Amino acid sequence: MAPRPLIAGNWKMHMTLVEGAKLVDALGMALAEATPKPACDIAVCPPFTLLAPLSEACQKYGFGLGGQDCHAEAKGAFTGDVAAGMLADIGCTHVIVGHSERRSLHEESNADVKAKAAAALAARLTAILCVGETESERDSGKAEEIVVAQLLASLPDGATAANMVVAYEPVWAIGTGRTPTVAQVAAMHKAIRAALDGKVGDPAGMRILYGGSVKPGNAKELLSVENVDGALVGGASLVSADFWAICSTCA
Ligand SMILES: O=C(CO)COP(=O)(O)O
Repeated sequence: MAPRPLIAGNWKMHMTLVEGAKLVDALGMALAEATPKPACDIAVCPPFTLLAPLSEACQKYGFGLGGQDCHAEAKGAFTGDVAAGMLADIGCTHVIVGHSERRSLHEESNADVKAKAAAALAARLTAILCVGETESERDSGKAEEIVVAQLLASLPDGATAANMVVAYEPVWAIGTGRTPTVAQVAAMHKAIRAALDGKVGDPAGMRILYGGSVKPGNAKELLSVENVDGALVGGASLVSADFWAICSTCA
């Protein structure tokens, strides 16, 4: 049986406290009024500053709450960093690790991502482990090989369907309005699923999200692809009606 989808919003470096609270409340109201309820789990990943203040509302509405990054160490002299345990302490359920913006702008290696994912698991958070190819890698015709290698090098020990989610985000599709074809998404998710076999607990049950320019207009098509078990949504997660419309495509 396919896993229950997860629709997660990555707010990136957006939203004030007032805006974020309004957005979560709007989603909570939409969920309360919906009949039937969308057949998916919903999570939001606001910036660090909003995690604690939004924690209670997310819990009330049954939304997951995720950080966008964490440090690999549990504590120490790491000015500006936040430990996975600190996220768990204020009510987070998830943390994104290895987002391409962290990999490129902060030069995070697969080894760094693996250590962060391991820290997330140790803190009993669900790690949302991101992988994806660049445009030139896609053009090389080796996208699947490259993404699978990235995944295997970033995979922490002890990952299972219960504590980890993979997010496939082609770098060239992020914030560009461009998406891979259904055939490209299907081939990549199939390759990721195959690569998980023997490497994680319950590989068939591990959710593999698609991310990169997911919008209300293309969500249904992308989410209906085999082995696509949800979405990691950037820009469209900042507008409650759009994010809700994406969640609502899960019937
Ligand atoms: O990076 C993303 C989610 O993590 C995708 O961003 P967009 O949905 O804005 O393309």
